[in-house]
Amino acid sequence: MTDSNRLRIAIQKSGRLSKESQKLLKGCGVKFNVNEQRLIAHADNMPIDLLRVRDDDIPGLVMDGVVDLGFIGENVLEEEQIERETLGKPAAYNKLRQLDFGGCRLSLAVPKEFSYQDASSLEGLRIATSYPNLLRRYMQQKGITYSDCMLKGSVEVAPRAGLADGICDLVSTGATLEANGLYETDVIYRSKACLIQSAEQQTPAKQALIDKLLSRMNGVISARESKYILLHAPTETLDQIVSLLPGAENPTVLPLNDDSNRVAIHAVSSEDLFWDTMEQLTELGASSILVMPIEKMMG
Ligand SMILES: Nc1ncnc2c1ncn2[C@@H]1O[C@H](COP(=O)(O)OP(=O)(O)OP(=O)(O)O)[C@@H](O)[C@H]1O
Ligand SMILES: O=P(O)(O)OC[C@H]1O[C@H](OP(=O)(O)OP(=O)(O)O)[C@H](O)[C@@H]1O
Ligand SMILES: [Mg+2]
Repeated sequence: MTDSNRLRIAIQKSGRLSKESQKLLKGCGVKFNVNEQRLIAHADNMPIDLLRVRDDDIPGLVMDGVVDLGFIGENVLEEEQIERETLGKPAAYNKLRQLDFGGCRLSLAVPKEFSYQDASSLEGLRIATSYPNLLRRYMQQKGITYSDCMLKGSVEVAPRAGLADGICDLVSTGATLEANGLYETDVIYRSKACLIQSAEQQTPAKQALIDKLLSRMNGVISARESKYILLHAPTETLDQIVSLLPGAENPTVLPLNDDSNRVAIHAVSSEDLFWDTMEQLTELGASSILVMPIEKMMG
């Protein structure tokens, strides 16, 4: 029996989103141990249960109010939403935020030897996909008719196997397309992982816990996207140096012992500092440059 006072969060059991979802929850202070054999993991220090399921099931579990929150790829979420709207099933949810992992795109791709002009080159042809709804939406917008071949996996092998003329599948580095003699022609949807909440009214206690988790998550993700930068700079190039620090507002400037021509700068930068910026900083006389990760941010 599940305890309805505990927050139920669905995460992917294993796959591309699984480790990152767990890491983010742990970063928010939720303590739990996952037993690979078990569907549920109970948090030790908060009233939270994690349900470990196939990612395809997560949008429906949230939309039916079976779980309170879910970590899911926007691609799977939107595909399920269109499917449910078509069938007249509950499809409401609240997207709490996009996350900083699971980035990929849903694209059309065809074999290397296919002479492709634009999507109309696929008129009347067969396209293999696991995302029939997102594909249909795109092709309808372009006014192109086609037939689909539903495959839950190994979509990239469909053209070679003679099952389809082209495919519509997820791409990240493009290595899988390349390995199967295909090339990407149209990006039809850009996706990242996101956190969604059921549209059902929560008890005040559960809603307070969700708000707390979300605020912590914002802190963890901002920290991951930021760096703490320390350096020494000549006073005469101070302004130029500060303007090179990406997204660093109001840095702290401190005097240095026994050197009135130089100062120490402490800054939080909203982006990483790349090697070429570091080189430009040294050309302006900066020294002792340290770029450090930030673990948490708040306020
Ligand atoms: N190459 C990729 N790079 C980054 N993110 C990806 C990539 N491929 C997929 N994703 C994202 O991760 C999600 C899960 O991908 P995965 O391949 O683990 O799913 P799956 O095989 O359907 O898993 P499950 O067994 O849970 O059904 C995708 O829906 C997408 O949002
Ligand atoms: O452009 P790439 O970097 O090659 O990534 C794309 C591949 O990644 C995903 O599959 P995954 O590797 O997760 O395996 P799966 O088919 O078992 O889901 C996706 O379904 C593609 O096949
Ligand atoms: Mg899946």
